[in-house]
Amino acid sequence: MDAQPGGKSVSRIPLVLITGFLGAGKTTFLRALMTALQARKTGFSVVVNDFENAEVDATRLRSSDATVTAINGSCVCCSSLHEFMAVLGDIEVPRGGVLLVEVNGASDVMSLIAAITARHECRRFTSPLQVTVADAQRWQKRSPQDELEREQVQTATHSVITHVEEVNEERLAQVRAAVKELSPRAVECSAESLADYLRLVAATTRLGRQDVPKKAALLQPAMHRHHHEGERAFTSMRVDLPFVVRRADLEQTLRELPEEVVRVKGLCRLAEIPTVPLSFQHVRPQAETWFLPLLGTQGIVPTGVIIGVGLPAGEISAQFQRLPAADLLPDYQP
Ligand SMILES: Nc1nc2c(ncn2[C@@H]2O[C@H](COP(=O)(O)OP(=O)(O)OP(=O)(O)O)[C@@H](O)[C@H]2O)c(=O)[nH]1
Repeated sequence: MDAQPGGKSVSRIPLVLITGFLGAGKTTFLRALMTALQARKTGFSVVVNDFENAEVDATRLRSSDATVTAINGSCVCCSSLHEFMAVLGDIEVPRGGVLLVEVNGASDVMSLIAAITARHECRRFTSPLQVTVADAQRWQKRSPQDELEREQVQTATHSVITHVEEVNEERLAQVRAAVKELSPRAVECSAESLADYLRLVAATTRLGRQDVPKKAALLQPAMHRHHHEGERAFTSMRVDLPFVVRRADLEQTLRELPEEVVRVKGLCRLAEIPTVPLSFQHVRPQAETWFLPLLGTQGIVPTGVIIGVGLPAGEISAQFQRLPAADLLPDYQP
């Protein structure tokens, strides 16, 4: 629940992204999750984006009572982003319910999370929870797309391993260990345990409570630093930046962010070249920051979108509040 100007407050709708490589078992898991939520009387709506198959998937899923919306365009992280945002802006979700989104298996999940976190249309949702579905048999045998498959796991709050009956115990242990290494805070879950967690998150969000209750903590990603206990599992947060900053100050703030941060994307103006708005990306573990000029763009709102799991939101906000604003050159007119 967030305070609004004038003292009003709004509750946010939990948003779940179901991700994983092509054919990993996302739709199968989504169907099991829908059944498990129905059994718990937790309402939901569904969005599917699966190349040309979206309508096929949607038709299969519509046998339930839920609203199922198909996005047919190629990919919600790029060419269909606009349509996806419009759907997120309009879709009706039952009161006290959740929104489930099956993301196309070729998506750049981090870009999608960054877009959801930054966009106005998504303010009525929580920062996403991300379930990653990994096929134990085919995991990392997808060259040249192994890197994309690994990246889809990095920001996961929950993981599901499929096709377990097709592999031996040694292979299964290897895949589990690889997923854990890429996303140490993700909790391996079943449709049933995730539905239990979502029911609690939806209930607390509806009641406007800030913290997930103790029972849900058992299903939360493990937080290995004491003061992070109780931080939610969500994958991202947004911060405002000063209108102009010095490059060295911004880079230092980014480097000093906590280890839960996987990537930061944003828009800024640097004191060194204040006339050219820039987009920036900070990538871990290299801790490198790249800046790209946004030519032909003037009116940016300097913002950072922080991506990671179990982000200590208070600590991160405080770090950005300490980032000094730089003076504009006296003759500069924004
Ligand atoms: N043996 C086995 N088959 C599975 C499992 N999960 C899914 N499948 C099958 O794998 C095929 C693909 O599953 P889907 O759930 O459609 O996978 P998807 O990730 O949604 O696929 P795309 O939408 O094409 O990316 C289907 O035939 C499923 O029945 C599993 O755990 N074990």
